[in-house]
Amino acid sequence: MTCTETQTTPAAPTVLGTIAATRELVRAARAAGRRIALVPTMGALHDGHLALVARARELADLVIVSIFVNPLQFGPNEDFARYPRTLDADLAALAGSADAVFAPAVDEMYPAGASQTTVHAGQVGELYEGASRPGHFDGMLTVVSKLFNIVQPDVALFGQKDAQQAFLVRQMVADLNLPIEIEAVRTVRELDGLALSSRNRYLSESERVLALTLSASLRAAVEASARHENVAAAREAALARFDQQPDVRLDYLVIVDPATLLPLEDDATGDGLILVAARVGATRLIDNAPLTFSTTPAG
Ligand SMILES: Nc1ncnc2c1ncn2[C@@H]1O[C@H](COP(=O)(O)OP(=O)(O)OP(=O)(O)O)[C@@H](O)[C@H]1O
Ligand SMILES: CC(C)(CO)[C@@H](O)C(=O)[O-]
Ligand code: BAL
Repeated sequence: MTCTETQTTPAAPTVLGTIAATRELVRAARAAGRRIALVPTMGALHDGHLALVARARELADLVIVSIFVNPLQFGPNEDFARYPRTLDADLAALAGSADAVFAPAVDEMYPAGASQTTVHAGQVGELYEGASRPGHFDGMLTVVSKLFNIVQPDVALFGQKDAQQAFLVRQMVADLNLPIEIEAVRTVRELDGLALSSRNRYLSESERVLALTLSASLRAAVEASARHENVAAAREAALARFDQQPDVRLDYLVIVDPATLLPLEDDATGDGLILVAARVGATRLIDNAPLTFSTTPAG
């Protein structure tokens, strides 16, 4: 008897281009009592996205990844047209981890053109990313609501890299009583600290080095807070990294209360979150890190 080694190729996810086909898959899964997870993305997948998918696998029986570059969340001078669209590579990356990919065309999601009915992100939606990208969070929450209604997942996963987005999705789910658990997954980074982001592929080699200013500034603030320095000192430590790199154009740098996303007072104690956005060449990047402020040295 001969022994043949069988090589198993990971199963490619089912590709769904229409809302009807997605609803059909979801209906069958529900009928079989399966728990459904949704991972919303804009594609150009990297290991950060795959960490969300891996976590989804732990939480659900059916993992659906959506890939849709949502025009509603891009401003007129932003990168909607040039945003990377890499569906074949994305499907290969998801083989063996996602069960299905919902990748609709724009007119499948918005058959009548821009949606007349939209979700408004409220006060926090006007700050930071919302101040720099007016309308961005209304567009993001509108498409996320549509995806939630199409897939009706038990759980949806978002990256902590987009901390304000994750906050606003949780706020929407609470405000509108949506029966969906939201799970935030910590930021996946390169070894040198750069947060993985689809937009990193816009960076030249020298810009990639400059982009490290964002994570370095976060580290400086975290280290200051670990030395029991206050919010103002941690912010100064982070800002100093940008002073040393005039080629990196700071958009905002703020230390907020993670429970409200509003700026922390200079003498606040407890948990904080430092949020930063900056431009390197033509590329706009964001990052954030948790930190804790205490008045007494740890024993
Ligand atoms: N480095 C990362 N670690 C963990 N999650 C991430 C990371 N980068 C993105 N995500 C999450 O993946 C989801 C889809 O994000 P998206 O497709 O916009 O990718 P992105 O890398 O954030 O792209 P962009 O460069 O446009 O910001 C979001 O919930 C986002 O927070
Ligand atoms: C959540 C999302 C897929 C909505 O378009 C997008 O904002 C993103 O990729 O973070
Ligand atoms: N990653 C958040 C989606 C956006 O930048 O439009």
